[in-house]
Amino acid sequence: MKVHILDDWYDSLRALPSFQALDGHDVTVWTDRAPDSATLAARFKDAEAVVLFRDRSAITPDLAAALNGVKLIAMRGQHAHVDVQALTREGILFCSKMTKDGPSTPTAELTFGLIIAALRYLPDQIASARAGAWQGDAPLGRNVAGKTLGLYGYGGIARVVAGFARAFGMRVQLWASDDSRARAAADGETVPPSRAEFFATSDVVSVHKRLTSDTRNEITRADLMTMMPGSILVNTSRAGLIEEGAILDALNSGRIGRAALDVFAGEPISDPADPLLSHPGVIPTPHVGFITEEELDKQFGDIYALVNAFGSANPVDMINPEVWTTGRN
Ligand SMILES: NC(=O)C1=CN([C@@H]2O[C@H](COP(=O)(O)OP(=O)(O)OC[C@H]3O[C@@H](n4cnc5c(N)ncnc54)[C@H](OP(=O)(O)O)[C@@H]3O)[C@@H](O)[C@H]2O)C=CC1
Ligand SMILES: O=C(O)C(=O)CO
Repeated sequence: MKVHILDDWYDSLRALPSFQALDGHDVTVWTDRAPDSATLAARFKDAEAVVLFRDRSAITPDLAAALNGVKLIAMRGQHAHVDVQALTREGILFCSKMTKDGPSTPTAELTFGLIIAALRYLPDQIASARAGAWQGDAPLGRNVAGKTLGLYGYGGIARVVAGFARAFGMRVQLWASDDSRARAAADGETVPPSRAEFFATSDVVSVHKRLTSDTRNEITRADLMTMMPGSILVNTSRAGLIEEGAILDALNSGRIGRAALDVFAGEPISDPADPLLSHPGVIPTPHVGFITEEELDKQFGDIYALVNAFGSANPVDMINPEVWTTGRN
């Protein structure tokens, strides 16, 4: 098959064992980011299968209608950028491997690394050592043990982070939807009596929700302004969960001390002067929560297997609905 892969591709993915599964296919990799629909339509004139690396290039109804030869679009993770109904109308099978079978552990590991980096001011310490100032004027770090971690959301990643936090001697509390709070309380988790108290009593707030039209801007400027002075905000979920501009305001007012962010509005950002990316109170990573050799080999191995099955069998028979989303956003 003619297979096209796009969005945020790392060339090192070719060296992973999973890539061999595509031997025998005619594979084209596009390394630019989020091209427009007209470019994509021209590009996919001959494509039969398209692999999306992550939620970047929007698949609009117009683009879906222009994808004459495409039979399969496969990806992993969130797919709010794909009009699945339009693809279905055009007879194109869309499959997304769901996050719940996915990268909870590596993303939780990065989250916890960011928590430690923020509490111990690691970027400041590294800069100080590199500048020849040795300990210099970098701020004093703070203990991880004994701090209260507030998890916002009670899904797969939040639960793994909770386990890491407890192993480090942190106290864990959480805030989430009504249903999740009830589930968490039944599981013996600490749930403060109000949202305001959650924000006001967490030394670190770490965000772990999905971004949907209902959850966009769910964390408001007022929430951040309720946080403890000098506290830490970590977001490895999606930037759109937090009101735009609120993080900068909270940092500039000293309300929060550090924001450790793996996700940004308008990412990928190539302007080093971007106000959030370049702010001294921000510890940025370029959306790499789930980017590890092992994780990508597993995730892409499944996608390539799906591409192969599509060429040889009735793919619908091999799609496990516990693992793949095929028809809804
Ligand atoms: N940085 C990275 O590289 C990665 C980031 N992520 C992101 O991390 C976040 C958390 O992921 P993960 O823990 O796996 O997510 P889950 O699927 O476990 O869901 C997390 C929370 O999102 C809410 N949620 C779940 N399903 C829905 C739905 N259908 N509609 C609306 N809200 C829903 C719930 O919130 P509540 O508890 O309040 O009910 C749930 O607890 C996501 O935004 C994900 O995209 C994931 C992997 C890698
Ligand atoms: O799976 C996700 O939600 C990710 O952030 C990776 O793109």
